[in-house]
Amino acid sequence: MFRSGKFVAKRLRKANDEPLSSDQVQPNGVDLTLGTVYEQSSPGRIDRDGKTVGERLELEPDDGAFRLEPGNYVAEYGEVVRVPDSHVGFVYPRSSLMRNSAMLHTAVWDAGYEGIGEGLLQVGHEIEIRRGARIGQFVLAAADHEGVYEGEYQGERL
Ligand SMILES: O=c1ccn([C@H]2C[C@H](O)[C@@H](COP(=O)(O)OP(=O)(O)OP(=O)(O)O)O2)c(=O)[nH]1
Repeated sequence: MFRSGKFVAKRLRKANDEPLSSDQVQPNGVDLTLGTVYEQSSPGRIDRDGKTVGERLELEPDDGAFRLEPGNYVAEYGEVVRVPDSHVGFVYPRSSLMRNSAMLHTAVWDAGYEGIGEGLLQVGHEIEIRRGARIGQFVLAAADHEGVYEGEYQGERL
């Protein structure tokens, strides 16, 4: 069962400590905003027993907005997410992003994770996205699990 936006809102806070804005809280989840955009600049590596994330360049917004050419980017969210026990999280793109030929991809947000996470932002047509603009929606579903997330991304950017 997916939780309500009101439930999710209690597990999220802005990275800059401002309160969540009321337009972020949706019926079924909470909209995540764009914090920072990175472009990967060196290869990553996925081994059988480990992984390395490639180097990346942080893009500078122009007058507060990122003007992105078609390509793949890493979006850092503007919120701290905490996934409570007995839940799992996912992110869906804001439909207006998708309608503008861009897509936000998610992996699984594990129970116990807390941090400022990131997503893959795929841009199919030039787009302008303002820092702080809502780009996707975080949802929480009730889930069984054994153990909680204790990997290297735990507490990232906190
Ligand atoms: O789109 C996503 C999905 C997940 N996460 C966060 C929450 C999640 O709990 C954590 C780790 O995700 P995952 O377990 O998929 O990463 P991994 O590559 O398997 O890392 P580890 O080896 O630490 O488990 O990253 C994100 O920031 N973005």
